[in-house]
Amino acid sequence: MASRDALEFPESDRGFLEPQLPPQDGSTPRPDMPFTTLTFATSLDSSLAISPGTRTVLSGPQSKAMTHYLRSRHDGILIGVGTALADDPGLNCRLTGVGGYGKEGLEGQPRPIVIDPSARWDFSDDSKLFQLCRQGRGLAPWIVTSLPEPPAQKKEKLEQYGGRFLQLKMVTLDDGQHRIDCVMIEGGAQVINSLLEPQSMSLIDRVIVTIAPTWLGQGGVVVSPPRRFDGEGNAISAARLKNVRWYPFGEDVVLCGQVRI
Ligand SMILES: NC(=O)C1=CN([C@@H]2O[C@H](COP(=O)(O)OP(=O)(O)OC[C@H]3O[C@@H](n4cnc5c(N)ncnc54)[C@H](O)[C@@H]3O)[C@@H](O)[C@H]2O)C=CC1
Ligand SMILES: Nc1nc(O)c(N)c(N[C@@H]2O[C@H](COP(=O)(O)O)[C@@H](O)[C@H]2O)n1
Repeated sequence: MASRDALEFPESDRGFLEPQLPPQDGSTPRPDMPFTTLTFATSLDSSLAISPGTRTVLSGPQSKAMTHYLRSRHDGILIGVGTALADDPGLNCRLTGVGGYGKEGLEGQPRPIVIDPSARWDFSDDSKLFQLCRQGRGLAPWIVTSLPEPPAQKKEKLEQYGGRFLQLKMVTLDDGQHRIDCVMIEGGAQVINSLLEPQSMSLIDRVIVTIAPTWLGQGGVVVSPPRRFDGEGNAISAARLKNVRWYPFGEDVVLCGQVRI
């Protein structure tokens, strides 16, 4: 039986997204690299959240359901530790019909991946992610850290739930059993801004942004990559999309495109 908090994303709304999604045969555009989707919800003034350290609802019900459909079509969801600390997120897929939401097992549930170079995230059994694991509604996270020896207690807790620490830059396991072919990067701002820098933007295969009809005002957590300059020192745009498509979803609009390299 589907649970009360399950979301619906109608079949009729799925077609437009298909050309933007990772191929279902597991093929990837670059060898040994996952298909990468950068996706987030923003205000009209480019804020992800109303102030640092807070969680802000921007997506309406339809675009939220779209995000959960995207989650069902990716193997992993990546966030920075700032987002883990601010949001205590679930990072599972709550669409009717995926594992834990009307279906046995965890099929369709993405692997949460948290970039936490110095193991700052002080997770516990009460963290939303681990509650969902206990309820059979989500996978335990992989935490990417640069520490050679992550704190023993955190490691034990994480492994108790089936999660693990990965050394920085390791997103594919040696045994190949937990290969990630496609990853959905949700944020936050530091992660997105760094990916939109010239040296990283070629790693992004698709950008899917939900734009909510609101201005959050000054002091928000802003997506705005570092300034770029041409050879004569004139400011130029930091990044631009090509092959752009727009789709209205309730009061929100969803923008899909590819970064112009
Ligand atoms: N509206 C939306 O769709 C979303 C909103 N958010 C919001 O964003 C805010 C969090 O954003 P931020 O504070 O910017 O934190 P963040 O989630 O970007 O995490 C920042 C941390 O991640 C690590 N990190 C980031 N980029 C890295 C890189 N290139 N290499 C290695 N490590 C890196 C660093 O440890 C850094 O301190 C929260 O308020 C959250 O609610 C987060 C995700 C989506
Ligand atoms: N698509 C979208 N719309 C919003 O309005 C948001 N605030 C976010 N935030 C992202 O979703 C994570 C929360 O996920 P759960 O609902 O807890 O599963 C949050 O951490 C951000 O990554 N996204």
